[in-house]
Amino acid sequence: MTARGTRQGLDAEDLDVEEALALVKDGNGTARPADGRSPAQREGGGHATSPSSPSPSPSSSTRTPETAHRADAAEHRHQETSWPEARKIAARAARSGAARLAPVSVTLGDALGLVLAAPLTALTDLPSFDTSAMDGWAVAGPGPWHVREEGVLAGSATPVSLADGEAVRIATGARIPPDTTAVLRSEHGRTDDNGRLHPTREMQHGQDIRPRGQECRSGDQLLRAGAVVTPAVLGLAAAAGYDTLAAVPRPRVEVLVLGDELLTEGRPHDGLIRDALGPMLPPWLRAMGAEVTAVRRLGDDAKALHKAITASGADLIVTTGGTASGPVDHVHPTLRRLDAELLVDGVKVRPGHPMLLARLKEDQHLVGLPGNPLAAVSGLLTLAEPLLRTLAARPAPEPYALPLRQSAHGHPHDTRLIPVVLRGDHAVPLHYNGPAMLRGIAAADALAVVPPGGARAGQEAELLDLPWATAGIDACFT
Ligand SMILES: Nc1nc2c(c(=O)[nH]1)N[C@H]1C(S)=C(S)[C@@H](COP(=O)(O)OP(=O)(O)OC[C@H]3O[C@@H](n4cnc5c(N)ncnc54)[C@H](O)[C@@H]3O)O[C@H]1N2
Ligand code: MOO
Repeated sequence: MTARGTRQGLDAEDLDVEEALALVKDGNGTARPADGRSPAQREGGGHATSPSSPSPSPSSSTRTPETAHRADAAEHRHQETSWPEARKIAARAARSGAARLAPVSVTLGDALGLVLAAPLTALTDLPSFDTSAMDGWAVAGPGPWHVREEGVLAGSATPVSLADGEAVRIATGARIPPDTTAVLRSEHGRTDDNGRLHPTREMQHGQDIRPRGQECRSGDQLLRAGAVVTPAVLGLAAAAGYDTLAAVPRPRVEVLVLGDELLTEGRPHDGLIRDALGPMLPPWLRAMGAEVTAVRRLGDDAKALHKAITASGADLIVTTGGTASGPVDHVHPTLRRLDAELLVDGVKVRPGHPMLLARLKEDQHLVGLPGNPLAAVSGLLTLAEPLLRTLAARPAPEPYALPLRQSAHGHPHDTRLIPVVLRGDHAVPLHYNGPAMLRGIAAADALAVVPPGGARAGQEAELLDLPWATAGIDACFT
């Protein structure tokens, strides 16, 4: 953890002022490591591959502590990836051949939310037999009809064929007797004193009969590969004869929560705080289509982190905290030790700019989320979401934008993500959107993407939906 922790009491505007002042002082807006050196320089040895080559530093003879600060900060800023590019890199990382997940066969009960790995092809005609669309009588020829005494055809009863002038009671969904010409609804028939059935309105040939194969023939493609399995898809698959589906499995994610200061119960005390990310991330990751295989609390222990990463068989490891350059921020040095390839090392986004994405193996990635809780949300949506979505073969959501009800302060150089509620056709920015705060996001419907420089009232801002805001809490946490 770092010693930077006094911002919690400030609201969004205070933060912007504070940040702007820091930028003026600093000259480039980069949060500087405590010792003024970039993480790459501080940690030395066994280097993880950096996403872009750093610009040359001033030579040691001209390098005063102050110029070194500026040069290193500028250098690290230079390496930071733009927010849109970071999302693209994360999606691309999951597209490489080795990262792709092999399709699995899953029961219908386990398939909700997965993506079909093969087209859904009808295993039967639907309906699979001629069936009555209404409760009434199956009739043959024009009325009046003699009604057979055999009771009501319902369920799977095997019907006997009708002779011209005959009718039989029938229930919705029952098999139509051979030679039936129409179904007369119960409310459209009248029985006379001789027990003969008369239609009370004109009938069409074939009326209220659902012919076999009306919806599909066996072998017809009902849905393409890549379709998301919704409750409706489960129903269709069952109707079409499926017990299991070929689907892309959920990517397996392991969450490693770092920080010695974290409590798992009770109230904060003695400089210790509650772990907010352990409870928040697993259901959020599940809502993004992942299977969370483990949540481990490792403290600030570099050895434990190294061991947990090397022992993990997950497709994606998500770490929380330890991404910055404090004395106990172990993520960068551990990635270097593992010879991981840093695909993204810092993103031009607030909050959350120290977030990172590394490739550990051809088929295993690591997303390092910053420890500040809203910064972690930002990292989750910027890096983990595109990666998991692509691994799970889910389609990208249609981008959408709404005008902002009030102006939103921007960062001079970075994108800002701000919790908003959606009211009518506007997005209303929420307070309590500082990096260490969850109060805004907990009340939010979406995050607004505010471009560098900010957005005026009425200006459209791209919105990132929160999975529960539109789908309802039960629908998305499958
Ligand atoms: N010298 C620098 N210091 C910091 C920089 C920087 O660039 N140079 N960046 C700042 C920014 S921005 C962020 S964001 C944080 C990111 O820090 P870390 O990822 O290293 O996270 P920690 O230092 O471990 O923790 C930061 C903060 O968050 C609290 N935290 C951590 N884990 C949890 C959790 N599971 N639940 C609730 N709160 C958590 C932790 O106690 C700290 O208060 O670094 C800045 N510093
Ligand atoms: O500003 Mo950090 O990026 O607090 O999240």
